[in-house]
Amino acid sequence: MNYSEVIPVRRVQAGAEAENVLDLRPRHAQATAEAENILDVRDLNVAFRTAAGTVQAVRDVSFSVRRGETLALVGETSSGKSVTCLGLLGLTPPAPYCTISGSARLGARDGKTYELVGTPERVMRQVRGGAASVIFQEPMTSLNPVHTVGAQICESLRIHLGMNTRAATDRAAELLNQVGISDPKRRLTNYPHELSGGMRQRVMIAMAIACEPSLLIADEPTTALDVTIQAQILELLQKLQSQTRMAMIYITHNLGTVAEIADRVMVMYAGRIVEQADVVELFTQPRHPYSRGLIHSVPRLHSNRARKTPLFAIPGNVPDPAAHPPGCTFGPRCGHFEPGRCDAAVPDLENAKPGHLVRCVRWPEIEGAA
Ligand SMILES: Nc1ncnc2c1ncn2[C@@H]1O[C@H](COP(=O)(O)OP(=O)(O)OP(=O)(O)O)[C@@H](O)[C@H]1O
Repeated sequence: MNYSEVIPVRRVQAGAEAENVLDLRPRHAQATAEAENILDVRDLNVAFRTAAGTVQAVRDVSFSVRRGETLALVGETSSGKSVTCLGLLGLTPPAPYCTISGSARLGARDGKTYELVGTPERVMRQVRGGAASVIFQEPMTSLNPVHTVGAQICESLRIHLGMNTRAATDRAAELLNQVGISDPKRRLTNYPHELSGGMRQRVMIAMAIACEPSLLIADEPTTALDVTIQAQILELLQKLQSQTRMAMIYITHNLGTVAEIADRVMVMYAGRIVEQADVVELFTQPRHPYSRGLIHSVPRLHSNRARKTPLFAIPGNVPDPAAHPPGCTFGPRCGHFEPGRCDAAVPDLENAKPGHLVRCVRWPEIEGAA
């Protein structure tokens, strides 16, 4: 199968009809070639203590993100994408309800380096909204409904940059202008409920970039928006990223969005990385059966309808994190499962080629057969 054909990406161009295309341009090739790592994560593990026992949500996750680069995190629900990022930002419950181990070094613009794992909350409060920012799916849950958007943006500028009220208000208006909100001075006096969903997400983005973070984490930021607004928000994030050269981690279920925005992709399953590669490489030569299944699951507008083929779905469900099967956790759902081999031990994450990691003992045979 030519995997690159199956991703319908809606690229909305001014004056042109929306079309389903796979847009896999090497967007930041120049940036990534020259850039240093902004975030280096090594052996990250996150476990929750629950009434039903320990839930090991993230297991031995290692990755890095370079300046100006977008790393997309994909995988079915419960694969550990959000917990990986919440753990990095110290937004998981405190010990003993949640334990985090490993290391994560973040480089800030002022040359400082922060270790994010095991760092006191007092320091993490400086990091969040300073060197690293996050935007979530539903801005209404992140914005405070009883304060104007101006007050909320200004608070961040005062805390992190020590600005006085007047300077913070001017900068807040500039930021709203930068994220495409017209009449920014008036909008500063609005409460969140007075803005549309798209505008609220723009306000969240303005707050997130206010202190020029070196890393922005976007956790499904367009899922709650309609498609034209989604396209505008993606475009805005790309524009801001090329202006500020921040590194970005983008969490999504939408492979069309990944094709549009990512430089590299990390596929997670049951808390582990199962594949990691450059975006073009991942879509054209996915090596893990799970990545292949995810890409195959994307509805194909033309061929599914014309050939009346049923939509493909990966059989079965993500395993209960408290009761993983032995060996490869994807084994029970995998069409290539080989007893005695796939269930013997958790496969290593190995280099299929430079920059392309895969966690499957059978990938060379599967690729040869395909
Ligand atoms: N506070 C918590 N206490 C216990 N378990 C949790 C907690 N937060 C997350 N988990 C568990 O951690 C696992 C990973 O969750 P996570 O939210 O990272 O998944 P995800 O890949 O982001 O899924 P989705 O795409 O649905 O957001 C899940 O099994 C989830 O139930």
